[in-house]
Amino acid sequence: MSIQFHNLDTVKSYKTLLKRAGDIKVGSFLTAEGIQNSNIDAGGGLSYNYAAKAVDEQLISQLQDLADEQQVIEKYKALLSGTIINTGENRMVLHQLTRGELNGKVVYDGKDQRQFYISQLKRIQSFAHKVQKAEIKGSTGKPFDTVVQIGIGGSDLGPRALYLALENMSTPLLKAHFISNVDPDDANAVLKNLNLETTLFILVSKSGTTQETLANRNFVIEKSRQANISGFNPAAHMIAVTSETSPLAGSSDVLDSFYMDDFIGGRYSSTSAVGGAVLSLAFGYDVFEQILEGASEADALALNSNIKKNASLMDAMLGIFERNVLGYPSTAVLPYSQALSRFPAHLQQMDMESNGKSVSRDNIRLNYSTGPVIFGEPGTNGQHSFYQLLHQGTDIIPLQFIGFKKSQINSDLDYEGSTSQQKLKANLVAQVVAFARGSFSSNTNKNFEGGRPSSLILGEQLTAKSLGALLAHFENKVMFQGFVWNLNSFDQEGVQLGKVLAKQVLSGGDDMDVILKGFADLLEI
Ligand SMILES: O=P(O)(O)OC[C@H]1O[C@](O)(CO)[C@@H](O)[C@@H]1O
Repeated sequence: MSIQFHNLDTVKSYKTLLKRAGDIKVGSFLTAEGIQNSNIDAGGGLSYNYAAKAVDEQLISQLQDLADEQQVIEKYKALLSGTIINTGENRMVLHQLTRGELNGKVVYDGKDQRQFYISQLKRIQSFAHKVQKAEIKGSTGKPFDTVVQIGIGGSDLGPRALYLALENMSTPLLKAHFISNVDPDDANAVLKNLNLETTLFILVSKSGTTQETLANRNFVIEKSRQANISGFNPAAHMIAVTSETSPLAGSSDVLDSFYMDDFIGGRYSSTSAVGGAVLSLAFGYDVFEQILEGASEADALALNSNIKKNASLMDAMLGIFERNVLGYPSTAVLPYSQALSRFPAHLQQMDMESNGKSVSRDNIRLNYSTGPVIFGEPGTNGQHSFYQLLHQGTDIIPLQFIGFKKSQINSDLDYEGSTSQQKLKANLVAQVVAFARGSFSSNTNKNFEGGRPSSLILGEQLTAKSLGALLAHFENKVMFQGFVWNLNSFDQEGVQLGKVLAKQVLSGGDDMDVILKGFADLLEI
């Protein structure tokens, strides 16, 4: 079946959906049976539960109609087979190919893309093994015990979030740190605690041109020169991860280079060499492989055209209803797992840099809302921070809870009749119900209206495999929403203007306009 691209407001099933505004309340599925029947397998041992959403059977059927009319599964299959989906950059979109081959081979310019990605990951596996076995050592003969990733955006957020998610689960073979901000305090704070002789730096930049990353690379090299360590050679303490078309490709200033390519967007690159290098060096390649396995399971489940059996599609379509019919401008991701402390930050880039667009894939200005604002913090901490607004604020903000039955570290304490993990889970359950059902009080200041929708992604334990499935769940949700909104979710023109103006400020040339100059003078640049 050929795929057709239509703006959301031209689609018949959307117009039907709009009529449901205001007549659905949270609660239709809030019964013991309804909760059990609202679970969808999300892969990697995870399930997605939508019982506490504003949803009923009729709405599910209408969301199914919209997904079908926007051909979201056909478009997913086309993406998997190498169709040019990234129209803004005239590129294929192949991040799922780094973890599985779900719709045939993709051959580009005579190269089997899947085999290319596998070959790079196998090179990383071999390199990481040699580092961990001290067959590859630092320039002064000492084995490496630390890795430091230098990168920003997708070259930092996803890999960092995944590293922190597993740091307590699998004792790192090498301790990882991350330098991302051009703020010199970021690099200095990391460097001040390092033994440079036992540290391997991973320079990660898909484009090879990102100002912050190149500045931090030079910062690290200069600092190591100033350390004046006898026999120290910075080039023996750095590897590069970049695209084959980048200026960094084949650099002789690094020990080795590992590649991804232009068909993997930075915010979707955690399962490529961008995440593979640091995670394999830190935990061993077998742990990274488990991440790939979980992501691949989620990708396969996302092929199901039945919304009731496709967790990322159900999540996506409910999000469309909340954004475009109920008019909610933002959504919060609330992981009840401290290990996922930076996962919401990764999702901010992945979702907002993908669907924070106001023109269609054909560059036509849109007349409807698109990507929501994403924020979030781990629970229970968020409960002592912004939950007041979530419960009693004037805006309703749909919530995406994430929870696990077991903690990662097998050590707990029974205090006042419950363990800490039981307290964590009890708070999670309490919040879902409090938001959904509220609590009436004649004192309006103490009244909880309820009717605040939430979903729950639940797993047995946060492992490498469940983490991979979680990552892919949200990637596929964003992809489906982009198809429904008829966006190009895979370029990011909106970040270019800031880069141009920053360069003007730094050049200080006569072309700097008076406003730039005015602020530049204020900061004494
Ligand atoms: O990996 P690179 O090319 O250094 O880019 C870093 C980040 O900058 C952006 O291009 C713009 O923010 C992101 O999409 C990307 O993840």
